[in-house]
Amino acid sequence: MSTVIGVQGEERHEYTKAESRSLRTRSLRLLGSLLHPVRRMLWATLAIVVVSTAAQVAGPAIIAYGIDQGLPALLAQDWMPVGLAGLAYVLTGAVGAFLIAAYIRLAARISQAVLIDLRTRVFLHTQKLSLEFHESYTSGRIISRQTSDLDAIRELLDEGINQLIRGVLYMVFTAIALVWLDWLSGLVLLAALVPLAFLTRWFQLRSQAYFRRSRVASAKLIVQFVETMTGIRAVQAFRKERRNEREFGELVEDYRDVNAKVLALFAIYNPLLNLMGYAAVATVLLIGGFRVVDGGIEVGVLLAAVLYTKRFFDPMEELAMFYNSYQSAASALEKISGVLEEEPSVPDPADPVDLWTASGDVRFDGVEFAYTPDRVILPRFDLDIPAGQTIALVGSTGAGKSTLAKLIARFYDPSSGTVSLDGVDLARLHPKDLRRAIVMVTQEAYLFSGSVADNIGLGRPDAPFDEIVRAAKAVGAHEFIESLPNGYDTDVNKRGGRVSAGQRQLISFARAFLANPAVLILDEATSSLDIPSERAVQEGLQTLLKGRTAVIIAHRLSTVAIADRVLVMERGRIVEDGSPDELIGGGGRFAALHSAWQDSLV
Ligand SMILES: Nc1ncnc2c1ncn2[C@@H]1O[C@H](COP(=O)(O)OP(=O)(O)OP(=O)(O)O)[C@@H](O)[C@H]1O
Repeated sequence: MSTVIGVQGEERHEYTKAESRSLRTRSLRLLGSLLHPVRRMLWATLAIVVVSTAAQVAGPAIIAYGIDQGLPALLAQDWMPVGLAGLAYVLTGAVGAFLIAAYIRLAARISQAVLIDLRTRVFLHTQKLSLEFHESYTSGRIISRQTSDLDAIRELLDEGINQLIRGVLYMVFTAIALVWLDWLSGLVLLAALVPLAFLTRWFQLRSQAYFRRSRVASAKLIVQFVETMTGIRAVQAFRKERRNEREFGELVEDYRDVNAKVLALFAIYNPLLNLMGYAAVATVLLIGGFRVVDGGIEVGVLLAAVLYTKRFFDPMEELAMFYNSYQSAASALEKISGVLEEEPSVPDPADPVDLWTASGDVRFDGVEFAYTPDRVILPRFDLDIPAGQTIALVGSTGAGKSTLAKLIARFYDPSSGTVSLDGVDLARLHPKDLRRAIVMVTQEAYLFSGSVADNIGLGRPDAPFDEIVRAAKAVGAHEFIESLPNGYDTDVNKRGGRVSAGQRQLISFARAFLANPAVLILDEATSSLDIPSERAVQEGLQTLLKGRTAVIIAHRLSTVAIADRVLVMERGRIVEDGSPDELIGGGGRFAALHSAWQDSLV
């Protein structure tokens, strides 16, 4: 394949030429679209840099004039040339200072505008991407995109570009000024360029590999950190700290090791660079000194030539560094543009069908489903769930219950066939109507940081406070909410640190009750609640289910009792379908499960 699409191949180190080209084009397209809105400021910045650098470079030439023309005139009582030189020198300094101030402000505005634009695009886009993307692209990676990658781009914008443009212009202007002032000294400088170019190229080639390794190592550190912290409960429960410490230690060691190598390279490059600078200055001084004695050039010109030669080497070190910040930013841009290129696998319909009030009739027609083409999870099947029916989905782990539920919520589209609500294919239903009509309550009952009322209010953002309370009362959550320190205003920490698992479920029931969907899908928590909590949750559940179609992934057989119909799934197929009583009496799998459950109660 000659192109890399989206985030695939992101972890690879090598690309074919055609792939590299396609990645570069993609990055440049993104960069172009980011810079387009700020193009006027960019041109203004460039003009400022050209003028300010020219003003800076004029300094030594003015000094040469002051010495060579001004001093003899001064001896003849003529103050004019020295005065002019002094004034011109101060003026160039003032112009330079003023322009640099303008430059810093403009450059900061450009970099801020570009970064905010990019950050927003990445956030909005990843939020829009379907569940399929998020189930395979870990949160550590997405955080890397938003943090270290954006940082690399910020560094390039804030410092790299500045170094490049100013450094290159400075060197070019200095070389021109020197050749113009005294071509022989200019020749010495040009001769010094040859070893300089070799040295810098050597440094770049050696450091490039190290910098790449350093970036990989720091990305791994972030991923490890994020995964540990998001899974901190499991980490502590399974005493994984030691192993994490060891793994983290190895990553840190790797990172330290590669950075030490980079520093070692700098320890060679910088001194050699300095040495070359000194040698060039000494040569210019030596040759120039003889020529001053011979009367070939004047002292002021020699002084200017020495200053120019010395200054010529100043930006070199930064220029060598630019290459690396450029490399980091380029690879960051490649990855970010990959994420931005990903399309939602469950696209919004081009011409959506409106469905104002759904009755809740769900149908699967010839549906087949596979996450990956090589493994069918749900073989072709039909299923009709009439409006208002409560279905309990049971079956062993991995049987495909959640997958079936995700198809109803249209987190995924079927590989073939259609899932429809009131006869409208979900893929054609207006996304707003779909989200209003079908709500899925997941096992973890996620609570966002904010108050309890905010969390319930998510079900219907325009709901007044008394409706929120009504919803909480309906599902039996009101009492415990009232007993919280600030009642409905209590801040629930992320993942509901302050409320128990059962209470969290009740809050999510209240949220769903407020949303009042025609179809409710509920992934029942597997965690065993204590009996009073379980009873409270069961009661809340019954109120919640009234008057709507419900599909419950039932882990507790007590839940099955309140269902109108039970579907038993086995390896992606519905193997039993009937009312709880029918199935218990039928002697099939469900009957076996049920009698095992009853035995466990005795
Ligand atoms: N995102 C995914 N990508 C690929 N395969 C998946 C994905 N999610 C689930 N599967 C596979 O699909 C099959 C059905 O999984 P599913 O989660 O639907 O089972 P389940 O019956 O809900 O199980 P459980 O009761 O354990 O939650 C499993 O074999 C699982 O490995």
